[in-house]
Amino acid sequence: MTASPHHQLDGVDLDALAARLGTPLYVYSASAIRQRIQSLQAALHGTDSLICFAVKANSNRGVLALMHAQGVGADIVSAGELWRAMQAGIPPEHIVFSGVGKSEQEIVEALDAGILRFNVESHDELLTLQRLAQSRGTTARAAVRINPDVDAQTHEKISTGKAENKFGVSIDEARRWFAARHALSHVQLDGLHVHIGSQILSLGPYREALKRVAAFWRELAAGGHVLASIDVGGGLGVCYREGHDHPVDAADYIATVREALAGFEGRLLFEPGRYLVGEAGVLLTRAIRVKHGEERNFLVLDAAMNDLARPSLYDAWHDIAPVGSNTHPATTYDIVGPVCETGDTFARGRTLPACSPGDLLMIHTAGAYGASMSSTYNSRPLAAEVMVDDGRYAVVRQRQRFEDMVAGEQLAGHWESV
Ligand SMILES: Cc1ncc(COP(=O)(O)O)c(C=O)c1O
Ligand SMILES: N[C@@H](CCCC[NH3+])C(=O)O
Repeated sequence: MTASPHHQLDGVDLDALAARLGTPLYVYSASAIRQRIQSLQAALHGTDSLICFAVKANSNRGVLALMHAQGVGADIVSAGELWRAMQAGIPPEHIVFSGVGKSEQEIVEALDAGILRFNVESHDELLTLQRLAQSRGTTARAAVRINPDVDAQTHEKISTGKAENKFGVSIDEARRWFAARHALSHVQLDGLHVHIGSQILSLGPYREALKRVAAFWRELAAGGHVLASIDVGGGLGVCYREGHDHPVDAADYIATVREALAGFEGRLLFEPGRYLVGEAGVLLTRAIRVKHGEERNFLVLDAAMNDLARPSLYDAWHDIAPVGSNTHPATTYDIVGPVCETGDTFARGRTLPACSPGDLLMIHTAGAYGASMSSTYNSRPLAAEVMVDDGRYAVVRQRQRFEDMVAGEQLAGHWESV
C-alpha cells in the first residue's frame, strides 16, 4: 500500500494519527481489505465457494469482524484462533481447522463448536478425531491435507508442500485413508485440502499442486468417493518491494484453480491470509536516533523486531519511506530497532532522504504476519493497532499497558509440592 501524496491512508492523515496515538502503530486500511476480498469474490462469482481468512496472518478481532462482515470465514490453527474468530462473530460453519499438532483439547473445542471442517494432517490425528468425535456423540467433517511434493518457490521457512515438510500426507497415504473410510464411524472424510506455502509469486507451483490434487480427486470419484469440498489453501504473494515483486493477479489465480478443478461439483474453499491484509497495513514508526558509525550509518527506529519480526526472521524486505515530504539528500542507512540484538535490523544499506530524530516513517506491507507475530521481547509492550476507513479511524487494539504485559506473572512467594 503506497501512501498517497497527501500522506493519508483511507483519507486519514498519518502524521496526525501518529501524533494522537503514538508509535509504533499498526494502521490497517479497511477499504484496501474490502477491495482484496471483493477481487476474489468477484472472480468466484457463481461458484460454490467459501473464503476462509487465515487468521494467523492478522488475528486482530477488529480485522476478523471486517472479514465476517464481508462474508469471509476463518482458517484457524489453534483454540485461541477459534476463540478469536467466534468472538468476532464468524459462525462455526464458516471455520476450518488446519495444523499438524491439534491437541485433544483443541479438537474437542472445535467439535463442540461445530466447525465446518478439520483439515487432517496425519493418520494419528485422524484416529484421534474419530475417537473424540465418537466420545462426544458427534460426527466430524474432515478433509485430508495432501502434501503434493511441490516446490512453492518461496522462502524455505514458509514452504509447506514439499515431501520433506511436516505438513499433510502423501497421495498414497490419503488413498489408504479413503479405502478404509467405512471404518470411520464418526468422521465424515469427504474433502481434500492442499496448501503448498506462502508468498507465492507465480502460478506454476499452484498449477503443479492442483494437477496432482485433481488427478487424485478424479481417481476417488471413479472409485465412488464423492467429495464435498476441495480446499486449495492460501499462499498468494503480495508486493513487499515496489518494482521487484510482481504478485499474481487474483482473477488469474482463481481461473487457474477453476481450470485445474473443472468438473468438480463440490464446494471450493480458499484460505488466503497475506493477500487479504498484507498490503492493507503499514507500521508507523519514528526515528529515535541517527547514528553515524565508523563504517555505517544507523537509523534507529522506535519499532523493533518484537513489533515486526519478518526482517529478522526471514531476511524479508519491506519498503520503508518517510511519511510526508522529505527532500533531504539521499543517505544510506542500516535501519534498526532498539532491541539488544544485531538481528534487530529492518534493512541494511537502505537509501532514504536523510532523516532526523522525530521523523515519522512508514514500513510498508505490514498488515500480514506483523502484529500477529509480535512479542514483548525486551519488555516492549505490544503496539497499538488502528483501522482507518473513509476519513475516520478506530483503535482496534490499545497499546499494551505494562500491567497487562505482566498479567499472569507472580512473584514466587508461595511454594507447593506436587
Ligand atoms: C494451512 C494454511 N492455510 C492458509 C495459510 C495462509 O497463507 P497465506 O498467508 O500465504 O495466504 C497458511 C499459511 O501459510 C496455512 O498454513
Ligand atoms: N510468517 C510467515 C508466513 C507463514 C505462513 C504460515 N503458514 C511470513 O511472515 O511470511
